[in-house]
Amino acid sequence: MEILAARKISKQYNPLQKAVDGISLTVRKGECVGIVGESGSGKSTLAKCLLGLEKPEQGEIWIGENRLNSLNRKTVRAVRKDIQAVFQNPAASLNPKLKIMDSLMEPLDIQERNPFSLVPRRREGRERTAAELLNIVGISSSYLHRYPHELSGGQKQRVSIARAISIRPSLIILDEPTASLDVSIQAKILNLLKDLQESLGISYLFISHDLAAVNFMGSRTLVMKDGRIVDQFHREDLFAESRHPYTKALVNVFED
Ligand SMILES: Nc1ncnc2c1ncn2[C@@H]1O[C@H](COP(=O)(O)OP(=O)(O)OP(=O)(O)O)[C@@H](O)[C@H]1O
Repeated sequence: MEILAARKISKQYNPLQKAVDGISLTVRKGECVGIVGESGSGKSTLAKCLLGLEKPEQGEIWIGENRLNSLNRKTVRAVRKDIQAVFQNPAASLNPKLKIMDSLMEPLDIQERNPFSLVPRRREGRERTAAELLNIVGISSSYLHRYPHELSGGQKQRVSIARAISIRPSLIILDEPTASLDVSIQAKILNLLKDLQESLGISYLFISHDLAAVNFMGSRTLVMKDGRIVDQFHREDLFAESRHPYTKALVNVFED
């Protein structure tokens, strides 16, 4: 089953060059699709189009059975809840004035205001839910009442991940989720993401300039260059002779 499908989407900021140029992709249930490309290849613009943060001039986006262009705004908002995002800079995604518990619970709190939600309304229920979410990502519940500045970069990214999984989305778009972290922390976060994917059955679209990270995470990798997908392959075919010259160049960087 396809969780997300993009059909020939294009986004242009500059009259001379499309940032995203006719990209099509699909992410199926439980799958991790990787996107790799150098800086400026259009990865973040693609992510923003898929998340509804930018409006592509052309193309269609499907979430499950729903073609977004054909729905009204309220329905699009409801359908989009099934896709969450984790970005590069966790400090920017956590409100510095909110305690960790409140940042963490924001998506669930919004859902709770929905009269059809099953989320517990009692305060103890809320605190317990937040503590469980923190524990899932390997952080002690003693951090619940602290503020973002009291956490390390890796811990903040763990909180962002916990927030993304809190409402049990079908798909998380991860845009350079480890790029702002120390190298020693990057592998831990990738392992956490991989474990969560296996235990929760979530699909990922994992975007990075780092081919090693993308090949570790993704069972299928798309290679982006100048707004287009120039190559795609399954993990085991990374070193195949038939790879596009651009992919081979990325492999050489990664082997140096
Ligand atoms: N808001 C914007 N306004 C104008 N041009 C933009 C905007 N966002 C991106 N671009 C341009 O679109 C192209 C693709 O940028 P994008 O950020 O999507 O690439 P990227 O692969 O994510 O690179 P990076 O990893 O450096 O963010 C670049 O030429 C960039 O300058």
